[in-house]
Amino acid sequence: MTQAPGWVIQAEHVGRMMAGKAVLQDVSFSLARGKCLGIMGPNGAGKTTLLNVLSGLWPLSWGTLRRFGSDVGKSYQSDPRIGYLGHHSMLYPDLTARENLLFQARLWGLSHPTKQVDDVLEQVRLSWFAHEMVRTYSRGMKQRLQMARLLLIQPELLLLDEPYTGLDLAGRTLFERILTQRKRDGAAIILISHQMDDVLPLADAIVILARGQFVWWSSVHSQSQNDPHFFNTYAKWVSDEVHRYP
Ligand SMILES: Nc1ncnc2c1ncn2[C@@H]1O[C@H](COP(=O)(O)OP(=O)(O)OP(=O)(O)O)[C@@H](O)[C@H]1O
Repeated sequence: MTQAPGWVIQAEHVGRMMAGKAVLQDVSFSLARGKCLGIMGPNGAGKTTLLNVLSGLWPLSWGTLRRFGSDVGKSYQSDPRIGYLGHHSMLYPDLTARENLLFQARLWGLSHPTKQVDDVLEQVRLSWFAHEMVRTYSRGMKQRLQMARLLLIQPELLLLDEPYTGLDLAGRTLFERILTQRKRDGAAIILISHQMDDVLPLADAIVILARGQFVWWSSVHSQSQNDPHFFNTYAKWVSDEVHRYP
């Protein structure tokens, strides 16, 4: 499936205050369809905050943010074209995996909920556990179920906060394959991770976010897994953050 070219995200000088602190200071970037931006950075840098703002979960405090070409302004705005896989699962623990997805599918008004749910459960290799309560699920199984939930709506923008957390090797390979296919289908992806190995296979560009702004930016073409310059820059920012605290 080919998509018309276009920007999915255009952020200009975006900032966000949290409890009186400028957690995001000045973030500017654009992301086109079919492209992936990898974001790395030390703990507390503002990565999750940025995804919360981009998703519409939290309003921005200043700057301009356009999603799919429209200015989102400074109010809360969710968008069904956005899929967010974050630290908090949006799953109901006392429903089975299948019930969770069927509930979502009906809420979103999908045309063939039963078939679509069974298909995505198969895609993430959870069919065998489909009728078990989510509260009995392991961390990796919940992560797979979250991915299944995203696949149900085939979002045009995927916001992924450490998506490989808790996955076994097979799960990780599976996620990478699914995300590569979503990219080919024209979805834009923002992927946060602390591991270079997570980011490199998918990303077209990598940034380091530190103290609420991008302090390093590079296209992946000029990177390699062994690029000492990138590693040194990343290690420097992480260690600088560690040394800020006694
Ligand atoms: N609800 C909140 N209220 C007040 N401060 C917050 C809130 N959420 C986040 N912060 C602060 O914002 C800063 C950035 O947090 P954020 O979770 O975005 O960092 P991060 O880069 O994702 O970190 P990590 O790598 O540890 O996941 C931190 O200093 C954090 O204390």
